[in-house]
Amino acid sequence: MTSQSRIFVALDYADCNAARELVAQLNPEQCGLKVGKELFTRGGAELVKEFIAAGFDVFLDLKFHDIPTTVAKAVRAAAELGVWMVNVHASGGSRMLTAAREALEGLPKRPYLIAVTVLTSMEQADLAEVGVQGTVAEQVERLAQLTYANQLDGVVCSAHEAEQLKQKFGAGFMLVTPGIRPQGAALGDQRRVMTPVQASQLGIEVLVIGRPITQAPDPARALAEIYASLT
Ligand SMILES: O=C(O)c1cc(=O)[nH]c(=O)n1[C@@H]1O[C@H](COP(=O)(O)O)[C@@H](O)[C@H]1O
Repeated sequence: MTSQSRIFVALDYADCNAARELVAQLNPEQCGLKVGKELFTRGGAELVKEFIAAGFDVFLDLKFHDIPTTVAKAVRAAAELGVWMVNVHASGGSRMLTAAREALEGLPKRPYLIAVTVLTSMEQADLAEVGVQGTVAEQVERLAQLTYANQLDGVVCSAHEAEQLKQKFGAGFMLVTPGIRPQGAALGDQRRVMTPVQASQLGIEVLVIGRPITQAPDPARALAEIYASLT
């Protein structure tokens, strides 16, 4: 199939102006923006609002993981910023997931709510270390099942689990995959990686890409080249 995947650029910058500089070269019709823990801690809600005002869909990636009440209130606060998507950790369990979903009920414009399964930086040995038995694929499916049962919109996983999850949960369950690396790009701390071309062929809705774009000599061009490779 041709690509239906949208790219969200992970703006993992230590400096708000560096992030603004890249965003000024991007087209909201072409990509979304992901604001994570580092940039949010630097620039806060005002920076997020600035990107939204410039026309971008913003994925606020703060991966909430706390008691149900706290997560529900944090998700609601994210929604009131006007973000397009917000995430929580599926391992917070059913009550936390349901509280997060319910916190968005009744809003006129509700963000997508997705849950992180197993971080793309983790492999089998990392799971064993934190007491999780079984394979990465099994743990991803277990947490995706929990997310699905609690009626969230989808999950964050690696592209390696996409086929398995699409088969089990169908097209309506959104998949968001970081750990995307063009051929030859440095992996950094990522472990479960796939190229944008391969990932887009799996019907994944959102590809999250950070360093291969933000650390390129010409980030806007790097993004354009990735999109060109998908067509
Ligand atoms: O939720 C996420 O976005 C996320 C989940 C995950 O399992 N792995 C993961 O890398 N991410 C985020 O996706 C981005 C990936 O960035 P790069 O590795 O630079 O492409 C980072 O901002 C991570 O915080």
